[in-house]
Amino acid sequence: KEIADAFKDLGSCPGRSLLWTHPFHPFGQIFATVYPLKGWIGHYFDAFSMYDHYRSGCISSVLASKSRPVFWLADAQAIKVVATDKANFDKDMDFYSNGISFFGPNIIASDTSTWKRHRMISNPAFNESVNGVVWKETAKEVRNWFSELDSQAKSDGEISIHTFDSFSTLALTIFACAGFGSDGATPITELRETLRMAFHHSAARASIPDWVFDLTNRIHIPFLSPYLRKTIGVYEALDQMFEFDDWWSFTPELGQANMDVDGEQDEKERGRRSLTDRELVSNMFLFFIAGHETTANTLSFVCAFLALYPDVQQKILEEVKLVWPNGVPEDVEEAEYKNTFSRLTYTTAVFYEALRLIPIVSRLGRMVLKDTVLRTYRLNGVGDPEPYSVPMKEGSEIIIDMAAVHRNPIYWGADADDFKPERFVDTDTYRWPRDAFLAFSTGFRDCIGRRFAAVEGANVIARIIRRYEILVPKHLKDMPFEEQKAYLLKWRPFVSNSPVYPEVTFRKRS
Ligand code: HEM
Repeated sequence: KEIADAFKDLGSCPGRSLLWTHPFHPFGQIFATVYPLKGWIGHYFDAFSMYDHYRSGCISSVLASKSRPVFWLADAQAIKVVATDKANFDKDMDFYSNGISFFGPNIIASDTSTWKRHRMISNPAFNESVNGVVWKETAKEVRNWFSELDSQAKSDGEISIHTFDSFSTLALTIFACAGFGSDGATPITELRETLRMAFHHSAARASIPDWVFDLTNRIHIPFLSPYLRKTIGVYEALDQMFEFDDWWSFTPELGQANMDVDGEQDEKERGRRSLTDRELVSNMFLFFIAGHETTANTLSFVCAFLALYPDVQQKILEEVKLVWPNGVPEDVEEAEYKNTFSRLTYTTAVFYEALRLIPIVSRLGRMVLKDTVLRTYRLNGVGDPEPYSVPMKEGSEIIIDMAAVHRNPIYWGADADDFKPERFVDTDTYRWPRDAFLAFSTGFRDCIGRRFAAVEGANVIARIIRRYEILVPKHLKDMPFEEQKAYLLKWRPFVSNSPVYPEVTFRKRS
């Protein structure tokens, strides 16, 4: 009966499918490649096709386990309303349980009232002077990476690159230096591996109740006990690693902003809001994950696209040569950021275009707090959007379907599936549709590190292209283009989407 009622609450919104697993539940994410099936609402790789099928910017389902109406949105204007109207919509916090908030509430895993305090504390650190530091540290770390690559180059000058491994180490080191004042000599590899394991164990941590962990600790259950002990061990190891004083000097602003506000006591003494010790540790965990994994995955996809599209590499090279006519400068000062980043328009567009086609976070959830009505559109016979209203009951869920908005031809044109970085370059007669680019989310809970990521990303791409050509890996060379593309762009859905085969070849330019 409850499920039937939930179907009634979908009103006239088309779709009306039954969902057996919540798309953000760890089980939903583990089985995401196989369920929902292709052609069903919620299939991870469908992008815009189900909205096209139902000719609507909003489609609907009912979540069986909670008898909950679920509305999926590929309508950028409706999403803007959902992401900015605090009175009617808030984050679906179930999604952020345990795994990501294991150490306590943090800036991402907190409801709006707690979040405000976290955001207020961290916001000032994401300023233009820190972007200068990001620029400088990126240049330094890329230079060190290139020296390593030179020693690996074969006689033909070609080097096989595991893009995710390379970029995750790079992005983590840059983040540790620019965000937390690491001198770069700290054992980043150990931290990276522990973070990666914590990430992989986060599904187990989030979906298995604490009493099962306790039980398997006391009674040995083959396979399960060792696995769950490892899960706990990984998180404990991280906790120890975040004994900050031993690791970081905390001069830069993000570390400073968070450290300064440590402790409940301080709140009264200083007369301003503060973080508790657990919140502080939890933010460290979150910043480290959010600050490197996303960028590393994006750069991996960028390399895959560039290997497939040498003409795009050529255009980047032309832009980079204008910016650095005498070659990439070896020693970079923070000031270079201001003179250079804004001139890497096309290079930055490549970073965004990769994120448009393969958003690293492709869906986000919002709960409806009060009965409300959302305006969206239907496509009529000739394909023009016609406004209509979808009533939504309190307790319904909205899925902000970034992957679908990014392929919606209303915003991106009939060639929305094609890789064309130019669409992110404004001209006298064209302004790219800001509201329809949601890779960094939107509204008041958008990504705080958006510019940090773009500054780092464009800098890395520009430097790579100035020095190397990016080629498809040797074993793909003789394949037809479509097969190379399917291989290199194959991705795996999880909390952040990652490439299945993160590999390309670099060849040093003569
Ligand atoms: C290409 C790189 C990146 C992508 C695609 C990305 C994407 C996102 C998305 C989609 C959200 C919203 C998540 C949600 O509501 O659950 C988000 C939030 C966040 N991101 Fe990023 N991000 C990137 C880089 C970064 C970097 C470099 C940092 C830190 C330096 C960062 C820190 C954060 C934080 C702290 C939040 C939570 C903000 C809040 O709720 O107030 N991100 N990011």
